[in-house]
Amino acid sequence: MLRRTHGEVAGDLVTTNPGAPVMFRPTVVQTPAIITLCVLAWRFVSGLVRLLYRHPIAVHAYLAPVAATLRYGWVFTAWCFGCVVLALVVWAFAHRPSFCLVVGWRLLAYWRLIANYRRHWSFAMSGAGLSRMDKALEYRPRLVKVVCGPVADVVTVKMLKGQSPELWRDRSDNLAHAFGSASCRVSIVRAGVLRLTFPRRDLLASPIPALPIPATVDLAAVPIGLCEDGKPWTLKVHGTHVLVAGATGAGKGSIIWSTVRGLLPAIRAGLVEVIALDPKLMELSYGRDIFRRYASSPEDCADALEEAVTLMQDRAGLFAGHVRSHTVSLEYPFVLVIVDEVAFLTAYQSDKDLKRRISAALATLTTQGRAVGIGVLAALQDPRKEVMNIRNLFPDKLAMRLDESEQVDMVLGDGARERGALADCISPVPAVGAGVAYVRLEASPNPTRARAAYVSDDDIRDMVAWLTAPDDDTLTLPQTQTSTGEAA
Ligand SMILES: Nc1ncnc2c1ncn2[C@@H]1O[C@H](COP(=O)(O)OP(=O)(O)OP(=O)(O)O)[C@@H](O)[C@H]1O
Repeated sequence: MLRRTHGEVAGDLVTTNPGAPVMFRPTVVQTPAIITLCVLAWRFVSGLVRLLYRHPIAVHAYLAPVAATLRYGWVFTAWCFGCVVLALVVWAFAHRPSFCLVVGWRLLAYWRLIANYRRHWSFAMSGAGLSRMDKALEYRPRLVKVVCGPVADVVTVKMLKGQSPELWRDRSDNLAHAFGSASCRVSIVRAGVLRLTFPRRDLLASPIPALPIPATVDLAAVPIGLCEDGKPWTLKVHGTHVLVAGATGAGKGSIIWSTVRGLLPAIRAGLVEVIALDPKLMELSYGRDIFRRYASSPEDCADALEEAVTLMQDRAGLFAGHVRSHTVSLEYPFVLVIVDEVAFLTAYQSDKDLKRRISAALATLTTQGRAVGIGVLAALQDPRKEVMNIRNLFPDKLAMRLDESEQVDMVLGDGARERGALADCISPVPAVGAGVAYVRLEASPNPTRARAAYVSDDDIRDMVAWLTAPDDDTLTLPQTQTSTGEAA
C-alpha cells in the first residue's frame, strides 16, 4: 500500500519579507520497493525484447560467439571468427560493390551511429537549441536511424512536438559542424519525421570529364553529369523547356554541350535536330556542323526562331484532331532550340523591332512547342524578371552559381534556398564550382546538387568528326531509341 506523508507546514516557510517568493513543498508519496523493482524488471525485459526485434543480426552476432565458446570452447570460436573475417575480407576485395551493399554500409552506419551521432547527440541538440527543458527535465529529438551510402550519412530524426522543419533548416549549420560534416540538408519524411543528409565526401569537387556518347538516347533522360549522391544526372528535353541560370563563368556551356553530346546518336539518326542561337559568337560556333541551323547575329537569330515557330504551327495544323502529343520519328524529329545568353536577344537588344520579334517567337515556342516536339534550352546570366520576363514559361530550371542569394528562389521557386539550394555559395573557382548546379528533380521537391561533365574543345571536335564520318568499321553507329520508343 502506498504510504502518504504530509508536506511541510506552510507556516514554517512563511517569512516577513514581502518580496520573498512563496515556497511550497508537495506531499511526498513513498513507493514500496517491490513496485519499483517490478517496474525496473519490466523495463529491462521489454528493452531486451525490443533490442532483439529491432536488431536481430547485431544481437545474434554478439550471442553466437558466447554460445559457441560455452558449447565448443574458445579455440573453435576463434577459428570460426577468423574464417568469417577472412571471408569478409576476400569478398570486399573480390566484389566491392556487393560487399558494401550487403555488409559495408551497414557496418559503417552502426559505427557512425555510435561513434559520431549518438555520442554527440545530446550536446548537439542542446547547443543548436533543438532540445527543450520542461520541469527540470530535458527533452531531445529522437535519433531514429542512420543509413550510410558511398557519399553521405542519412540520419532519420523524430522532432519534438511543436517543432517545424524550418526550425531545423535554420539550425542546419549548427548540426553540420556538430557532427563534423561540411553541410546538412534537411528534408521531410512524413509528419514529425525529418531526414538529415550529412555528406562525408564531395563527389563533385573535381571536374567530370565528358561522358561517353551513349549507345541509346532517351529524350526523357539525357545523361549530362553526376548527382551528388553518385547517380547519373539526366536531363529531360522532350516535352519540356529548360532554363539554365548562372553567373558568368558558372559553366552554362557544359550543360549545353553535355546535352548535345547525349543527343548525338539521335542527331546522327535524324530523330533530333538542333537549332543553335549563339549571340555571343563564342559558345556554340565551335560545333556548328552538328546543328541543323546556327545563328549568331540578332537578325539571324530572329529568323531562326521564326522558322521554328512556323514549323511548330505547321505541325500543330497537321496534328490537330489526330494526335495530342508528339512521337519522335524521322518525319517529325524532335527539334531542340538552344539559346546561349537569351538576354542578349531580349532585354539587352537595342533594336526594338528585333527585340519584339525574338521575344514573341520565344514566348510562342515556350507556350506551344512542347506538344508538337519542339523544346527550348536557354541559358542566361541574370534571372531577374526585368531581364527574363518569360522565365515562368520554362517548366524545368537549373540554378548554377548565382551572384545573390535572392536569385536562387527566382530560378528554382519559393523556398528552394531554404531547402538547401545554395547556388550563391558555389565556388567561383572553375575547377571546383564550374558546371555545378542545383536542380529540382521530379521525384523530390528538395533540390539536388549535380555537376555537368566538362566537354572540352577537343571533345567537340571529336563529336563533329563522329557525326560527319561515313559509316565504316571503326565507327559503331549505336542503335538510337527515344523516350517515345522510336528506333532508328
Ligand atoms: N563542367 C565543368 N567542369 C569544370 N570546369 C568547367 C565546366 N564547365 C566550364 N568549366 C570551366 O569554366 C570556364 C567557364 O565556362 P563557361 O564559358 O561554360 O561558363 P559560362 O557560364 O558559359 O560563362 P559565360 O556566361 O560568361 O559565357 C570554362 O572555360 C571552363 O574552363
